Amino acid sequence: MPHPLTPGDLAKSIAARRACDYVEDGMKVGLGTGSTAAFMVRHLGQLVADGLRVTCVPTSARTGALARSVGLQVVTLDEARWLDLTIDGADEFDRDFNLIKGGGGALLHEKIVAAASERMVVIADPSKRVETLGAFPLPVEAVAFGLQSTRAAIAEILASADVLNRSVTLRMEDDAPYATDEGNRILDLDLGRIGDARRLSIQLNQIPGVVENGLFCDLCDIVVVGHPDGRIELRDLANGTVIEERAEMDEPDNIFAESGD
Ligand SMILES: O=C(CO)[C@H](O)[C@H](O)COP(=O)(O)O
Repeated sequence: MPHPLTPGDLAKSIAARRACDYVEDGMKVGLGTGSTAAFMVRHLGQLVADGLRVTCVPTSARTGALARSVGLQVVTLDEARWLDLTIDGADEFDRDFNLIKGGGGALLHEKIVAAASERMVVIADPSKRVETLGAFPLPVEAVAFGLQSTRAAIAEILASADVLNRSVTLRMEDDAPYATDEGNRILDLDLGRIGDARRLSIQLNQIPGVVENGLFCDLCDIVVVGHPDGRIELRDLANGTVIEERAEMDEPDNIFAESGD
């Protein structure tokens, strides 16, 4: 049943639709995970129904199922080998386009897909913009084997890291530890503020039990921010430009949605 979008979802939908303008006929496109990315997947489905040809690599089983349901051609990253573009959401982005991702638990595949892409476009509502990363808990994907040792090693790194808080929580779902698409665990690090994201990312990834962390440094090229009043900001890291536009507010998808993610 179509329902009116909340202001937050309207902002996400506006950013998602505008980001699809970067998709050209014949492109290989990485599809992100999360509620903002779901708006993008649905819109891409409409564009494909209107004749656009794209090959898509989803970053999660959830996004893959949605992509197939809206008629997108889905292949694995190994089949695609490289991608022209990835469009994904984020939990936070800073002025240098460093990101925290993984709120939806898909950070590992999201980072692999982003790294295999010529360009990464992040779609966001204004609440995702921060001065300094870290208010959102940093997700760290870790193997289940030896998880307590991995936690202890993370705590040791945090003890001397430039952060405000140092609590580590095992992510749960339905009273059981959350399992990623790779069957791993997620540890959420409440840090408050991350002084040196690049350094922390390297340190965390040196722990044997850590598979990947949700700090995305030097991966994002463009940020598209949608606002509930229809404003759109296009921020391009390469040339430092910020372009402001207005969305067509009478577009049905900018007012109604079937559902979020
Ligand atoms: O990293 C992610 C999933 O792993 C998402 O992109 C991030 O959590 C943002 O999600 P949403 O668009 O629902 O706010």
